[in-house]
Amino acid sequence: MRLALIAHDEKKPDLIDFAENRSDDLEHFELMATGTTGKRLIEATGLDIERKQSGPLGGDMQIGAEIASEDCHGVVFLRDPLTAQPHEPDITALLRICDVHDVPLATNLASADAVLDELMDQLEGEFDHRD
Ligand SMILES: O=C(CO)COP(=O)(O)O
Repeated sequence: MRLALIAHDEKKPDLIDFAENRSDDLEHFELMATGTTGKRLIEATGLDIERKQSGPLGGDMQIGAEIASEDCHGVVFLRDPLTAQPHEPDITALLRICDVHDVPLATNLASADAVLDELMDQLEGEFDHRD
């Protein structure tokens, strides 16, 4: 199961805290991230994360393409609601494609825990099913 992790600059510390707290769970996923988020997460946690382009250079669109191909099964995207982003259209497109494909999307820390819990349940269900 593949999970995308993304955060705007003001929210990167929160995402790093989340990834540190939940690293035992996150290890069970194939992780991808936008460029700078991925770099910061790898440095902080040592998790294995596929890095896309930085968000403003197309990283959100690359993750959107994974979702459109049904190759990404959950997204944690800690957006900064107080700062305008130059690539706002890409951000809107990413949120939209999550809705098109019914992919679980968390945009704040409280829902990030809820989405990860749900995906862990699904993973465990798949594992039990194989037994
Ligand atoms: O801008 C982003 C998401 O819209 C995140 O990009 P970075 O991870 O490269 O900072």
